[in-house]
Amino acid sequence: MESRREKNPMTEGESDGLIAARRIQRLSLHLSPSLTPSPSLPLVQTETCSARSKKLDVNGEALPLYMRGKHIDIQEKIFDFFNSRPDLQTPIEISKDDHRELCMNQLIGLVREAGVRPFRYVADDPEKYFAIMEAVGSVDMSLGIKMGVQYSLWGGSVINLGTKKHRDKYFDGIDNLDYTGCFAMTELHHGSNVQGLQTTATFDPLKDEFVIDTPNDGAIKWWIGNAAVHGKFATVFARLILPTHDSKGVSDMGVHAFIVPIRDMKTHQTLPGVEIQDCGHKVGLSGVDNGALRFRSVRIPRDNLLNRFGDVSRDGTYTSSLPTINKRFGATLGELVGGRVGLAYASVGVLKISATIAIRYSLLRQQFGPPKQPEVSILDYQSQQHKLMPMLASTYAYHFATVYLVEKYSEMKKTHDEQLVADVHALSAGLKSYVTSYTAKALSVCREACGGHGYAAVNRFGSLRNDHDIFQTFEGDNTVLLQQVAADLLKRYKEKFQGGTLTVTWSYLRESMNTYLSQPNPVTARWEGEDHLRDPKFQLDAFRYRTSRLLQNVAARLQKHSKTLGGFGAWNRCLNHLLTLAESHIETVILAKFIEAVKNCPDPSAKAALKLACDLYALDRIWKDIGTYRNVDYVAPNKAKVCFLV
Ligand SMILES: Cc1cc2nc3c(=O)[nH]c(=O)nc-3n(C[C@H](O)[C@H](O)[C@H](O)COP(=O)(O)OP(=O)(O)OC[C@H]3O[C@@H](n4cnc5c(N)ncnc54)[C@H](O)[C@@H]3O)c2cc1C
Repeated sequence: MESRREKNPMTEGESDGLIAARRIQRLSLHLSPSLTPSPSLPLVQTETCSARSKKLDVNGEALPLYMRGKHIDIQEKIFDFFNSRPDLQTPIEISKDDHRELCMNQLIGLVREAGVRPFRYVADDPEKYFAIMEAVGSVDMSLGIKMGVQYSLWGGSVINLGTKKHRDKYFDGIDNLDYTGCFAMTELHHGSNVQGLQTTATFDPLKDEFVIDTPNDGAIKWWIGNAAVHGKFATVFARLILPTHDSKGVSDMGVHAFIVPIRDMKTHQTLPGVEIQDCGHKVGLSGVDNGALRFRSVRIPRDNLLNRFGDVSRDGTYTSSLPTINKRFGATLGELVGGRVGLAYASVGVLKISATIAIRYSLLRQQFGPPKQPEVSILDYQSQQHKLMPMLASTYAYHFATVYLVEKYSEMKKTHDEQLVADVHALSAGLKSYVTSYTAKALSVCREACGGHGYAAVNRFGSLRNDHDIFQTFEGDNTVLLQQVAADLLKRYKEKFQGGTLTVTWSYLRESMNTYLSQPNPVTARWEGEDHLRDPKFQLDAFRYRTSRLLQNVAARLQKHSKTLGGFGAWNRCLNHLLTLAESHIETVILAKFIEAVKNCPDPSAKAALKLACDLYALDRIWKDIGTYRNVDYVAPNKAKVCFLV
């Protein structure tokens, strides 16, 4: 799907059919060099590296079917709709204001004309919702994010943090876009530290209303998507303030969520007491209207408290099934992980697009060659392969890992199982941060791998890079989220020694901790046969060993430092170690899911192709961290060398 309308200098002058045929032929030659190229296609046939690799005849239908599974139809419907509507495709040159309008019209077109209703799947079929998001994001990432704000953040907060009365009142309007809305959590002074929010919602028992206030400039809601132009409502996160029963003081019940109308339903004018400013030009996502919100004694009915985890009765009494502010806060944030799951999934979508563009171009582009012979494809250069092939393998790896995350998330929404909630929370934090950081770097590698033509706006790396960059920050800053993964691992590690149980994703720790406690085996450390290196058991053991070692060491360091520095200081002293631990754990989960996906693939040729990609992912990761493995003699020098060569 090419939504950016402009001629592509990489392929100018060629028909789409010819370009496609050339690509397929070149790809086939790389896989099976015995094929002769068609004389009608201008193709140079010096395939230096491919000639020495093993050839696979991959079933071109079975592999995509296995990857995209049951959601191909809805994704194709979305692509067909936008392909049939050039007026809804985003041009290269577009002003901020026009892009915002276009983005709203794209969303309206999707919902009201194409009849795709994402909100219906947010709660009941999240797998389908995320497939829609991936497809929509590939049309224009601004549209993907606009859709996410409307349905996952604004809509998701209403149905997940509210109760039946909220669902009954708001569902249809959110679904059909009559009730456009925002998710107003972040403030100027507090983004990551949500518990530090300062906006207040004070209960007025005389009028049975909450009064929403922005107490100072630092409490202005900032960066709020859909606020600058289109939103009619906002879910506002504010401290719930209740008068004490003797009416002499107040109690701060912590952060809660409230539905606050911000614009008139008919005139679209800003409502009294609400001030809205535009956050202005951004580095990317210019189709999303981010704004700032200030509240001056804005009154809302008591019913507008999203009261699933805490409620206020007519006389001002607070009730909750959860005993503490921290537990209520945890439950509230726990319900919002859907946004994070969506970002991880969408980020893999961006990686798929950019890796595909870079690899296809590298097959076609020719530079230099042996004397008096045709120039070679740039993908034949070892350096180009090292840039792009581990990336391709990682793309497959992250695809299967995020599919797994979405499955677990869907299961969690159905069962509300407590352990699963904790699992999904940590897994979504880890995968969101790991994958979005990887994709952000990969986008630069892809641009560079395509040379000067990679810099042409029409070839998309610029917009993809700018639009995607913020994925590393919103829905939780990556560095902050990785710490949550590390904290979760440490908690489970402690529980393990107290005889607690480990949930599925973490159960490997039990076994590998025991392995870790014994020294690495000096014999297997030297094994370098291909069968051994490609054995999933060796690969997974290596990943698990590294995570267990990091966990054991950082736990000991934290204990030591906390005696002198206190908990906060000790954590900060070990911060980089903790981040490495979290990444190592996430890589372990990713590899385990990839191995499982290879095993379950029904088509033999697709399975063989995936196995190659899986081996490349595993060995590349081991090689990248070879210092760690060498330091403890887990891998002997001869084996380290072979890991690199394989
Ligand atoms: C385009 C865009 C759209 C957005 N949309 C919305 C929206 O619709 N609704 C909404 O509520 N919010 C939205 N946000 C806000 C976004 O969620 C926050 O920017 C994000 O949560 C990070 O908070 P912050 O900006 O305050 O960063 P900070 O928390 O100030 O982080 C700054 C730096 O400090 C580091 N840091 C912070 N704490 C720690 C720590 N404990 N340990 C180590 N390092 C740390 C971070 O790693 C980061 O590098 C949006 C932001 C943008 C840019």
